[in-house]
Amino acid sequence: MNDYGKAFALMRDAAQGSWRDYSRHAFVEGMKDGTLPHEAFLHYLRQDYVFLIHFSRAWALAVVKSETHEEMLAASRTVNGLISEEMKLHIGICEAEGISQDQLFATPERAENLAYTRYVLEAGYSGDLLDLLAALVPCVMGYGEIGTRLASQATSETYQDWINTYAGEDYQGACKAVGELLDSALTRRIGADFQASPRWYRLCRTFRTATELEVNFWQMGLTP
Ligand SMILES: Cc1ncc(C[n+]2csc(CCO)c2C)c(N)n1
Repeated sequence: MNDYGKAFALMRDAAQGSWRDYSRHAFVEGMKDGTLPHEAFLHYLRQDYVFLIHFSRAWALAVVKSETHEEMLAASRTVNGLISEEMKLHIGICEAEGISQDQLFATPERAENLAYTRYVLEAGYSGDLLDLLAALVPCVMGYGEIGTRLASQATSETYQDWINTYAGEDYQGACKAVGELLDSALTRRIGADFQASPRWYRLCRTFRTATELEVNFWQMGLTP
């Protein structure tokens, strides 16, 4: 199992079945064995491009909600990685498939997509960095776990580029950095024994809701 820090492991275990539904969704299994229809994958990528726009805004809000230079650095690095790397990956794949950048930008946003990113933004608007991170973390770490598992279990090369992106050293390093940010932000605001705080339950609930919104996002991917 990948090591993305203490708090993430606890939150994931508290999310139980929802985490499993997310990380082993039929969409993911279809990328593993190559049976995912190409049309569904392209539909997912277009929606994901819109998702990343709002997700970048949420990480930019993490800069706003930071209390230390270290926190600002970690959050701003993620904003930069998202805009300069991950969104570029989508633009590149879509262009190769004949979908222009203008078309990509104009993709009508599906309700499942909108619900997820606005939920994350709202967690940040109305709370502090911890509330925001609890909503952001399932997305970051989930793809890290899925990428690693598919890199060792895939039986088809069809979705290898996608798998390699998330299984790769760069992305795995980013997951570790976010895990450290989460642990240190919790310790700074609540104390080393953060699990004993009354806030912990609410943070775990936010994490689980975001995980369930990821499940809905995969499901949307299966229904172009
Ligand atoms: C629905 C959906 N969930 C998660 C990711 C993965 N992801 C989103 S932002 C980011 C970079 C670090 O925050 C990564 C890896 C995605 N692309 N789409």
